Amino acid sequence: MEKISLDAGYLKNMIGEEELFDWEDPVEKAHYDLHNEMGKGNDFVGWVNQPRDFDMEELEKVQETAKRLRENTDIFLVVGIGGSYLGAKAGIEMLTPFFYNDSEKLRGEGPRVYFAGHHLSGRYLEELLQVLEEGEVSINIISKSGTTTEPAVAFRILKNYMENRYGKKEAAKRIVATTDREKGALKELADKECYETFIVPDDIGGRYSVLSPVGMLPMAVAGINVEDIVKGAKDAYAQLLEPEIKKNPCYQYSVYRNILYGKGKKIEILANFDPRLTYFGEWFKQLFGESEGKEGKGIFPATLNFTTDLHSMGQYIQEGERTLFVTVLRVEDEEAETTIAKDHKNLDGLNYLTGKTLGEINEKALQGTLAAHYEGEVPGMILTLPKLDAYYFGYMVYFFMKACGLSGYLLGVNPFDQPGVEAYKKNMFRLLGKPQ
Ligand SMILES: O=P(O)(O)OC[C@H]1O[C@](O)(CO)[C@@H](O)[C@@H]1O
Repeated sequence: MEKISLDAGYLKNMIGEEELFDWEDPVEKAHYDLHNEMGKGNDFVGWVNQPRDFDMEELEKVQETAKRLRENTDIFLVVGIGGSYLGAKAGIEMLTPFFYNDSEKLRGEGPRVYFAGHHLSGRYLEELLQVLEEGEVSINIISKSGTTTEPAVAFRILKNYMENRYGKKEAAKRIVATTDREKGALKELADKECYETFIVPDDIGGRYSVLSPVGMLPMAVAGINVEDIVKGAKDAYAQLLEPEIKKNPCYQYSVYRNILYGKGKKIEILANFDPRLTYFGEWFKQLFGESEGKEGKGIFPATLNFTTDLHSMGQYIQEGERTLFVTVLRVEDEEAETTIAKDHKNLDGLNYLTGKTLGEINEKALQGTLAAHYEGEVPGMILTLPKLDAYYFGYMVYFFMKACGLSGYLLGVNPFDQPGVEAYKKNMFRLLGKPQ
């Protein structure tokens, strides 16, 4: 299988080649710390060796449950927030057809898949409850702590709905809980109601949990080949094991980010030219935002969808504050063949594109954009994926998690905690009168 490759050509006017190698010692140390559980937050690095030691027995159980749910479900609900839903959402958006939920033909045997518990919109839930009437429903509630307000509130409403509709016993068969091995309100509730449960490993935090049942069960229910995801992650693990920067594109990416940060580039835009990657960007934002944004430090991770956002944010990127750099996710083969046909009247003036695929036009847009940004002092990197499939999803997920863990260590923070997230919760609970 072809690897994901990194092209740093659009960094040349900002970073000299030798600068990368000034980071050899810190990278070696960060690599050692990650792999030997010696760094900050070392009780949450279970994801580092997860692909190598992958629990295939558990994956089989995930696949069996997914098969059972696919057989009796028209509408599958994934209830969770942050790391408890973004990985599955990213995978499903990337790997199922664009119009999966709208088209029976494209969906095949699979259920429609919707998400809930990732915000506090009452209107959303009310409309969702109406949609649920259109078919047989199953739910996967995912919360490691089991106490996060947004999914807990949504689940209380949805559990009521399920019990009223199916009765307690049948509802319990249609609800699967993914949560902590032994503690938390959801674990207690799941045990009491006899829900089938899957475990979020103790040593893996939410945003690093895609390869656990947190991500794998919803993706398997959506018909995605989760074994291929594991294969991709395993290959990424093996190929990104090299501590030497020169041999490891993942570490090169981490180091370049930190060099750029040191030169005043405080915002990273993860840009894609393929809308299948939109939610991968959301997953990336959480991964890097919660991992690095602390102690008054950290690159602000943003994402944009090109070429769409070139028509809204393109102006800012080209001529606004010079604090940005762009990392482009480039898909080599979008596997679509439609070409532009010749039009004899040529009223739209597009005959110069005759015979070209949209992919070819998109590629020129990508190269043209990066060159323009470079001239506008917005450095860029290109990460090329041969194509978008389950294998490369697994590969990419591991690539970015490793890049993030390493980058956090290079920055000197604990990339595995998120103490700042508690601040809004404390205020909200006080305002709502939650008992201590
Ligand atoms: O799985 P849980 O415990 O509901 O947490 C969901 C998300 O909320 C956070 O804890 C932030 O509040 C994230 O780190 C996490 O991914």
